[in-house]
Amino acid sequence: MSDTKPLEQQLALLRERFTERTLSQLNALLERIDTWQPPRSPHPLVDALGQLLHRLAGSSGTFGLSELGRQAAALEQTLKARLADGEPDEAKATALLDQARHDLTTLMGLLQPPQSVSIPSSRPLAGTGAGSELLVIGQQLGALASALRHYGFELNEVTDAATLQRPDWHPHLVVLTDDEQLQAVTDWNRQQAARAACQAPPVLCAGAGTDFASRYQLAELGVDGLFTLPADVPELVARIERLRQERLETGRARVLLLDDDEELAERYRLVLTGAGMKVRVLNRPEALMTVLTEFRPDILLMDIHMPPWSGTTLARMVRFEPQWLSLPIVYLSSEQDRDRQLSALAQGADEFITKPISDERLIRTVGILCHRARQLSQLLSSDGLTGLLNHPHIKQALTHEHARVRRHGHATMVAMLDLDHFKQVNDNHGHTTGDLVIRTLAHLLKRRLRNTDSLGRYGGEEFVAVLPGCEPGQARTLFEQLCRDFAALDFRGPQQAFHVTVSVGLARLNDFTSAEQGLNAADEALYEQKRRGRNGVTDYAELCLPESNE
Ligand SMILES: Nc1nc2c(ncn2[C@@H]2O[C@H](COP(=O)(O)OP(=O)(O)OP(=O)(O)O)[C@@H](O)[C@H]2O)c(=O)[nH]1
Repeated sequence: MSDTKPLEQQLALLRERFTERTLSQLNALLERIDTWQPPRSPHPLVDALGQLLHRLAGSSGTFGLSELGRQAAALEQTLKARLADGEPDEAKATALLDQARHDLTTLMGLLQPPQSVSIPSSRPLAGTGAGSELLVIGQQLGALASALRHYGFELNEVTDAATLQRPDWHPHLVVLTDDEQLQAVTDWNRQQAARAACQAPPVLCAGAGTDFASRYQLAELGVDGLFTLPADVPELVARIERLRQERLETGRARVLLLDDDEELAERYRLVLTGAGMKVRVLNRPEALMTVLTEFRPDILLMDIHMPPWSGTTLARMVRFEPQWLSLPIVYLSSEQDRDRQLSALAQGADEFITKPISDERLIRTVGILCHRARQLSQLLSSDGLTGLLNHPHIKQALTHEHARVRRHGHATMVAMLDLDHFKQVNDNHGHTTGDLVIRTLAHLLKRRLRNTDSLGRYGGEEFVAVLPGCEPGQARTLFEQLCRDFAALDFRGPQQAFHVTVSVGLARLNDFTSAEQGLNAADEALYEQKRRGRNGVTDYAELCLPESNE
């Protein structure tokens, strides 16, 4: 809340700057028209008029001057129509500029101080703050709650929805409940979210009927997902992870905005930043390629008309680089003509946002596009079975991290993990059960590592983790605990229950001149751990100790 005031003030200041600049541009143009005389060419004046009308058509509405924007758009169309049948002769140019003098004076009259426009405040997301992540409500869900605790989830557990009427509610990531309590739980969830001014956390319901009528009824109650009891815990954990990921991503959208209209770009920046997005603004395109590489946006929002540059040519230029082939490029333009929009899109962009756009629509549109872009890039970089980074992408992350370590020198560990006697798991319990073991280790790892760590499936039952800002001792403690917790998990095969263990090799990335060497060292440490009896952690540094120390 305390942020709203400065934001409102900044927006008001921008509106003032916009009004002042527009007023002085209108005055300057009127003065040039007044002093124009044949036989001087009218073209520079007509061009300047077209450009000013275009700018006002696209930006005035955003600053609360909708009527000015509408009239400027209509005048721009009329001007285009009048110029459509060739260059004006002297008589036509005089008439055209006479008309322009009149039109510009009308526009000036519409430059009233705008009424205050309030910016939609971004609603905090449930489950991204401190506190437990899961709320489990229901008498039949005790076993499920303890299984979820094994995966490292923090949870609140209550048996009866009636006990929820306490004031200490805080937004959870997900609410799990059974169908008996459902109505009470969904009502309570919505009320509390409204009171805390945050989005209601999703509700997953257990033990519900699977026929069409019961499913429809549950959807009516606002349920976000179903699962049957006894629950397939790894499956449910994967679902919760997906929900968490979606929520985190909304707040992490990265937007690069290229617009030569400084006030408008600044306004968009404030609006999108206010909604939790990271925004970088460029008013000129010369640094575009450098900023793309440095900032790595999820989308590029770009004005089309930025004399002397054209957004469509810039879009084509960006696509020269294979790494930006899949970057969504979105034009922000006041162009209303659908045919012209489509031919602009054919030059290499993906979407068209027509200016003026309301703050709410801007936030929603950009949010949706970023989300879609992230889903796509995640699909390209992730391993199908576990959702972790796939082989090429975890290697890329490792190389990237090694380069950062070289620059900044922060302690960074690389870990290689391999499931023990995994061939026997497949042989004894089947490949499907084997897959479930692999997914379970992946989920446990995801739970234990930080958001800034990188985690990938390196091969069949092999994983690699890169942990920036982590000392060897911390990594050892983390993975030793992981080995213990994983070994304690009960797996159920078609015939019998069983346990699986995992071995881990560690190496300090700072000690190696290349990422490859660091990974090889972690691999050597892993195989030493296999020789030592598996189920535990070996650090490569131990292998380098002088003989006399052993
Ligand atoms: N279920 C399943 N099994 C896989 C997958 N990828 C690899 N495997 C199996 O993983 C097993 C790996 O076996 P080995 O490399 O001999 O090693 P291990 O049995 O784990 O023995 P140690 O590593 O020495 O403890 C092989 O049987 C592979 O078929 C997969 O995606 N799913």
